[in-house]
Amino acid sequence: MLRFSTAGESHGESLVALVSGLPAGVPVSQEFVDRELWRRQQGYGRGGRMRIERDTAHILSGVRHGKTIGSPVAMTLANNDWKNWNEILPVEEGDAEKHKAVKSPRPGHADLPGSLKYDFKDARYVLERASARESAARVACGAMAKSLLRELGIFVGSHVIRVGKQELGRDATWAEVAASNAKDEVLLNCVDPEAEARMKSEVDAALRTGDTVGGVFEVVVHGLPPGVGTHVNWDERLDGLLAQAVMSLQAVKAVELGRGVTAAESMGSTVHDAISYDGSGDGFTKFSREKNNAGGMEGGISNGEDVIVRGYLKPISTLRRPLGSVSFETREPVKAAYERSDVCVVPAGGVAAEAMVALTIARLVIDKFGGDSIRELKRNFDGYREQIKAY
Ligand SMILES: Cc1cc2nc3c(=O)[nH]c(=O)nc-3n(C[C@H](O)[C@H](O)[C@H](O)COP(=O)(O)O)c2cc1C
Ligand SMILES: C=C(O[C@@H]1CC(C(=O)O)=C[C@@H](OP(=O)(O)O)[C@H]1O)C(=O)O
Repeated sequence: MLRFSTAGESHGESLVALVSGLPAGVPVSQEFVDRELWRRQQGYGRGGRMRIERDTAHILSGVRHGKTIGSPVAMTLANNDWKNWNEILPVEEGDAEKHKAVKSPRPGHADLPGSLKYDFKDARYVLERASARESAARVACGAMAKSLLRELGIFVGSHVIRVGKQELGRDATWAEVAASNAKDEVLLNCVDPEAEARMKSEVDAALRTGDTVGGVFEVVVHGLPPGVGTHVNWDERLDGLLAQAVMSLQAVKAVELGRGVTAAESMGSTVHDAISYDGSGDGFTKFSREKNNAGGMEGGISNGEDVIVRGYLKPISTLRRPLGSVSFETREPVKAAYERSDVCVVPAGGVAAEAMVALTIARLVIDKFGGDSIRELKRNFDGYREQIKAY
């Protein structure tokens, strides 16, 4: 079974990423892992921290001569900003300023509920782990999952379809998404330059006014055969697992699969993807669909169309013009804490969600096809593909 976990605080020494359950023989390239990490750092509207960090994964185990060996892959990702922090003394014994204590909780962040829950008088102890810095470690894990999926011809990408009130307003093809993800300069990772310019103006407005802005990213899985995930148990459904995986990302507040949201206001005849059987095409089976409103899954099972997962990000909660809060010390009204912050993270959120989707799909693929080596897994995978092609 594919499992992964992360450890580390935002301004601690390092993030730690651990992936176990990968078969042996999966080619792993340092360049690819670091490229994924770089992609997560991009996007117009990111804050000063991204000028300090240059994320790279130090692979400690599980890979030899560029291939997995079946044992857990452990990685560390250093935080460059760590050296600027003094984490040694508890704040009560040190200087609150020097320790960057946070005593006026930010509405929308984990500060207040986390401080109440863990009995801290300084929200710093909470926000260090709540921070989306952690998503860098998920991306390192996701790069391992993507390396496996690539061997089977399955690819995962993302693009931005909304920033604030500005939207792409049309479907993108897989080729457009892949081309956008291959770019060496990222503005907002939108496939259409005109829509991207409109989105940029939303970020500019937030920058000007000391505000923040959210949006929607879309993750696309291309090349997944029908039959991954199952209807037979609630916790093995592909749709449920994808929703949990993407919802678990910091600031994601809604997840949509295919046309899930607008389907609720439409008639069935316009929503469902009519089936035909033409025997042609280069699909997985001889069945085909004209459209993909289902987002590549029905009954919690992949159906061979591209899997489409959208994540809705709320605006960042740390505001340069902060909202009202209450001081932990005096209980008087104060402005919420502000030091620095991202203003828009929709492209980065999309890259982190790619990792979560890739890990989810890789787990189900390994469950279905098994195998301790990539050769064994591929053989099982190819045999199944032949079977469904001949159906
Ligand atoms: C890539 C990324 C970067 C983020 N950067 C910030 C940030 O700079 N400031 C901030 O307040 N929140 C930021 N967030 C969001 C917070 O981490 C998140 O709102 C917080 O942990 C509370 O969790 P919740 O929004 O899921 O409830 C970021 C989220 C993502 C995905
Ligand atoms: C460090 C990252 O994002 C951070 C996520 C984050 C938060 O509250 O989520 C707050 C900010 O941290 P800092 O206060 O150090 O600038 C972001 O920069 C990253 O994405 O790698």
